[in-house]
Amino acid sequence: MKADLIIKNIGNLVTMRGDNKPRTKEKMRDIQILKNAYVAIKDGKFVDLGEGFNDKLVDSNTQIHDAKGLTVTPGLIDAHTHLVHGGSRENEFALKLSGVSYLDILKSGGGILSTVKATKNASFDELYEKAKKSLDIMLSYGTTTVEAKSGYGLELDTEIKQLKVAQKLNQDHPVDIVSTFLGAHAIPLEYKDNPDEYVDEVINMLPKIKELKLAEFCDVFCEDNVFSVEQTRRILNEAKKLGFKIKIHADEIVSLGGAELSAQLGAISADHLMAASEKGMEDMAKNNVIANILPGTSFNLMKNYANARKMIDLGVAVSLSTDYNPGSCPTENIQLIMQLGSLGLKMTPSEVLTAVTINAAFAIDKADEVGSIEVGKKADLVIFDAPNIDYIMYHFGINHVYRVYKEGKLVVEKGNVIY
Ligand SMILES: N=CN[C@@H](CCC(=O)O)C(=O)O
Ligand SMILES: [Zn+2]
Repeated sequence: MKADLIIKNIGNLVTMRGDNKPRTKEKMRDIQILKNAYVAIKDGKFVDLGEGFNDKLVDSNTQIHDAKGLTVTPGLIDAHTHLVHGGSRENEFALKLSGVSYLDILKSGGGILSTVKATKNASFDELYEKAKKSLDIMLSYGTTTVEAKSGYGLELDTEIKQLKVAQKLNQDHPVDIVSTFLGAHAIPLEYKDNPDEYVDEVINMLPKIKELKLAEFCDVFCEDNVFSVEQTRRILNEAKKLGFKIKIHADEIVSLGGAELSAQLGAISADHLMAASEKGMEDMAKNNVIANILPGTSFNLMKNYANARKMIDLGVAVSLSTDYNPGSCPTENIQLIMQLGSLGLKMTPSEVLTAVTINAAFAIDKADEVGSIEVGKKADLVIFDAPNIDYIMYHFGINHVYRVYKEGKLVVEKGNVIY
């Protein structure tokens, strides 16, 4: 067998090889770096890797690229985004700076509800073009797989429109997209006095989303004055019966018990967790729920950071994601999130890399395909213009990407998308 492409002269090859399960405790720091290494790729997958070079895989058709002694990681995975939406919310920026809270803006009909209006008013093509632009930015920062939620329709047609945009982008764009149905993202104003009726409505939407094969996951924003723990449980139990995998926006602002619920329901991940209780974290550790922490949201809402150190000590597998959305975290930049992972959450660079690769792959149930550089997985990788991994977190606020390869194809060169 001969390779289509060999990337040689890799100064540090961060492979993330290891057990086929989410990494916890010290395993989050064991990222398996090879020095002066190469990777070989055929048909979009890794077929070999190691130190030095492997002549036996080369014939006249094999391309050889030089990584110039730089640092290579698996393609980064953003396991929590609200990729597809209409409009933007800079009109709320001054309010936020003057101290008006995120939940108060939502209560007064702004926040998520104002993006719902903009998303309903946008055409399929407008949503597609806007989300595509964001995906290009994500890719230019090294993200090769994203999760994308609906949740700005709050009625069937617009939820379907959002999910179909994500589906088409998954076909057209190099970045892979995993979709999540988030019909329970806010209570529409017309259901304000009868929120349980909207819960029934979401439950009615589930079989249609399933039938159309538009989402693998179902998620709920479990929060004070949004969906209660009991409402969240009702929706997610119905979703589970239909075969959806489960995620929860849990304990973001108020400590409601979302972390505990995620453990009871066997969620794949609980996300946010800035206000999670210690008992909730222990329950997550026991039930193998991944803590998908979103430090960009803490930064942008000017709130506290989740207690990542405690979670890692308790044996919770931690992943990190952008939460890209027009309100609480308007950034596509996963490297900024990695830097906040260190500077805000006090995670080491090795833990951060685990959190945006293999653990993020488990958080979207795609660890068989992506998240590490191992034979048989998709050849998704990033060459960082950095001499070592610490440098990526240390030199913050810039794009360190030199090149990105998606399934063996060069798609970003010197930070610019070229697919
Ligand atoms: N907190 C709930 N949902 C999003 C924010 C959505 C928005 O504000 O538009 C989040 O994960 O932060
Ligand atoms: Zn979110």
